[in-house]
Amino acid sequence: MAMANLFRRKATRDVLRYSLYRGFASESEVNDVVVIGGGPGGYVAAIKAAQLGLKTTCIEKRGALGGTCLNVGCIPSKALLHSSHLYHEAKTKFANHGVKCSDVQVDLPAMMAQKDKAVFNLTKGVEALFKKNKVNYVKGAATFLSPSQISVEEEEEQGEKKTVVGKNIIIATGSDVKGLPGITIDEKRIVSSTGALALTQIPNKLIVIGAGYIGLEMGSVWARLGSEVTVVEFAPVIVPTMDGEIRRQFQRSLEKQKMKFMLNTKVMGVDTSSSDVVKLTLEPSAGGGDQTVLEADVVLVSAGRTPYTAGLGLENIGVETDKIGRIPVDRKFSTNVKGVYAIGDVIPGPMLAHRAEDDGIAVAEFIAGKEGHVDYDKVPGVVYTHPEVASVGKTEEQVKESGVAYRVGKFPMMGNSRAKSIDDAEGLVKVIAEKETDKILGVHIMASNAGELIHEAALAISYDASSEDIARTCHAHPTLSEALKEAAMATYDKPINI
Ligand SMILES: Cc1cc2nc3c(=O)[nH]c(=O)nc-3n(C[C@H](O)[C@H](O)[C@H](O)COP(=O)(O)OP(=O)(O)OC[C@H]3O[C@@H](n4cnc5c(N)ncnc54)[C@H](O)[C@@H]3O)c2cc1C
Ligand SMILES: NC(=O)c1ccc[n+]([C@@H]2O[C@H](COP(=O)([O-])OP(=O)(O)OC[C@H]3O[C@@H](n4cnc5c(N)ncnc54)[C@H](O)[C@@H]3O)[C@@H](O)[C@H]2O)c1
Repeated sequence: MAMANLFRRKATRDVLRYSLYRGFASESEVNDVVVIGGGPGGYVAAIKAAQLGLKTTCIEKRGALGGTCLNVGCIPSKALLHSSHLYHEAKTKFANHGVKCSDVQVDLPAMMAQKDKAVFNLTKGVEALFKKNKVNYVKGAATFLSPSQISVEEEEEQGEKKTVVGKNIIIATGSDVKGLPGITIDEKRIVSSTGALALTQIPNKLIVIGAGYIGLEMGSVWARLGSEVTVVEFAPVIVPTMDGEIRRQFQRSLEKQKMKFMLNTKVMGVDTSSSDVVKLTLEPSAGGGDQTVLEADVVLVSAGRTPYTAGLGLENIGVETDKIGRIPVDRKFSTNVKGVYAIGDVIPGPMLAHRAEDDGIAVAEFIAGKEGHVDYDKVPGVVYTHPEVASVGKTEEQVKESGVAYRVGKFPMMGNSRAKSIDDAEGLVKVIAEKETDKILGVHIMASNAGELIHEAALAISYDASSEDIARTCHAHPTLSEALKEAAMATYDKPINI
């Protein structure tokens, strides 16, 4: 610790001497905060820091703000999920509502153009927010020279380097696709999520490796558009972090949508020698069993993401990383090097955009000398399939494991009048509360719009509410939200409508 402080004091002295006397930066050019990475973590941290009166620069190398989420993640995937859902509904459900349409077709270029328009407008919107909040935006790749000096290879200046100086630096460089040994992603036939968001043809057969968030969302998109989708998962279950009861119903729902699952299965090799098909050799995860060969037009590798720090020069300043490349931080998001902070996907915790955003606000508040707060146990998670699956707090398995006595209340969407009236009543709400105090420990929802419904539960959990608190809150009728109220009633007492 003493060494780190010495290093920091010396580094700050060096920077000021270096920058002031070597012409890198005058005193007025020294930033209070420099953020590396313009994703949901970085851009939110930059705006919040500027709002708190700190002179702030954000450096981003991809040529557009918004990071993975806006450019190749949350936003384009939700655009395609919505468009493919509309197509699927038109083909399978409209007639039930008395809406007749024949010859419904997919215009894939138009679908992709709508997605691209959404991405473009939102990334430009972040640029406008930077201007409004007076955040200085530097386009280029950042490398640490010292804990307060960053060299930037500027995109527009053809290899020119400039030095950005800051009293506090926030690393918000996010994550990248985790590859699998022996599988080369070419983003055409063997794709990551980025390639799966930009296919130019609907594959006849798609194999998805990994039944996590990306695999199920992107698998759903292409299954709805007509691909035969097989999901290969190493674990014995899909989305291993999900509540078991919800997960089983979710898998059945996806199977009804014609997605096939091969669980407990590992990929042994890939053969791309044929120009027609990719051949995947599979084997039981435990090893030793019969091998199977599956053929597909496209293989999606979605077996997780890995923290991204390549080219940052962490070794130049001694920032530590853990075994899997994440940057450990303390409560205030400080790394082991004083004045250097890290947030979002590059540090431990759920790899989610809203959590990165909350990190961004909290770290700016800490730097400004205020209190920040993020509770990773209360971060909601949503799989944006149809129905959606959303959760906050603990699963029943986790509560059981903790040894706390608990009660469970459930309510099926079939009992919800709004869901029935719109003919979209698949799923359920499940509330788990501590037996002694009735404090809510976890809420899990599988339903149309679950991703919106979950926030009432997130608020309840944040304020340590009881199931009775939710049940006695007046809910408008007819709404899907009433299903949460009924599940809460079922937790401490009895529901009415089932
Ligand atoms: C297909 C897909 C769908 C997703 N859907 C959702 C969803 O629906 N909801 C959700 O919550 N999460 C979703 N995620 C996860 C979400 O995208 C991430 O959790 C989130 O983007 C993390 O934010 P971040 O700011 O930490 O990093 P990122 O968004 O990864 O941003 C980091 C930025 O830093 C830049 N950078 C890296 N190194 C440097 C450097 N040396 N110099 C300058 N710039 C640098 C990168 O170019 C990048 O733009 C999805 C992810 C994927 C891949
Ligand atoms: N809706 C959302 O919030 C959303 C959407 C997409 C992505 N994301 C985020 O992006 C991150 C990455 O998503 P993801 O789906 O790639 O990862 P994930 O961690 O959600 O799922 C990866 C899955 O792949 C399986 N797996 C790992 N190695 C395997 C192998 N060799 N063979 C077969 N299966 C294997 C794992 O058991 C796991 O089920 C996630 O952490 C998630 O938080 C979130």
